[in-house]
Amino acid sequence: TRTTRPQRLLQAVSINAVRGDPDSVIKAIDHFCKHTEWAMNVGDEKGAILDLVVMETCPSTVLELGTYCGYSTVRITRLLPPATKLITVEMNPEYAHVARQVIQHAGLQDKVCVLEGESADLIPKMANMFGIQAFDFVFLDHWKDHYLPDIRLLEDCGLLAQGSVVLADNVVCPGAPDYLNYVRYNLKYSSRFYQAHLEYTRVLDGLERSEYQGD
Ligand SMILES: O=c1[nH]cnc2c(O)cc(-c3ccc(F)cc3)c(-c3ccc(F)cc3)c12
Ligand SMILES: [Mg+2]
Repeated sequence: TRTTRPQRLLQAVSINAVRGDPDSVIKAIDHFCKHTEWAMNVGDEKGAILDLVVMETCPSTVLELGTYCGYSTVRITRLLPPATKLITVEMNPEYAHVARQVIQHAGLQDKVCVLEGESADLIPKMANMFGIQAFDFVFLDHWKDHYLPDIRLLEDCGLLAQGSVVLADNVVCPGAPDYLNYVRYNLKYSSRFYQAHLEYTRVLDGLERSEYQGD
């Protein structure tokens, strides 16, 4: 049977990236998506903005919703100091399986926990599962219709603290209007937009950075 797109992306990583070198994994995926087959990774342009926001946040605890093939997982985790942990949630088992192999190829498996399941089911269990209070940094990159319910669930579970940064992908394409309305006009957040383009295209897109102001 034919391979899937994530399997073809993983093969490009295993052939072209140096084991244990996260930057070569990132470059191999971007090259594959630019020259062979488009895939919904955050990509190099928005990825550079993601890098900057992660570096200025210096997070100790990180949550990513939407792993896909692990591209942004590798981008974020390569910037984290040794003691930090990144939890990434993926509802599609096949994507999760590919992501674990991409993350392992980058040599970052000891800093990442890939959780399979629905974010709405897993978020309420995280405090107990990992013994954490709040997330310093959250990257929303799963399904646009889940952005708003999931950020409200994170609030309700006490998983956001003053200064927590939530960065959302695709707020223009395909767009998350209800989410944008919430974080931009709710005093609990200080929000700003980063104009960019849909990964590997000239289509307009962008990231929204929203900092939780505390309860
Ligand atoms: O779903 C996404 N999750 C996380 N990031 C995504 C992303 O960065 C890009 C896209 C995207 C795909 C095709 C297109 F023409 C425009 C945008 C999607 C997406 C949107 C609707 C879909 F039906 C399936 C995929 C996602
Ligand atoms: Mg995305």
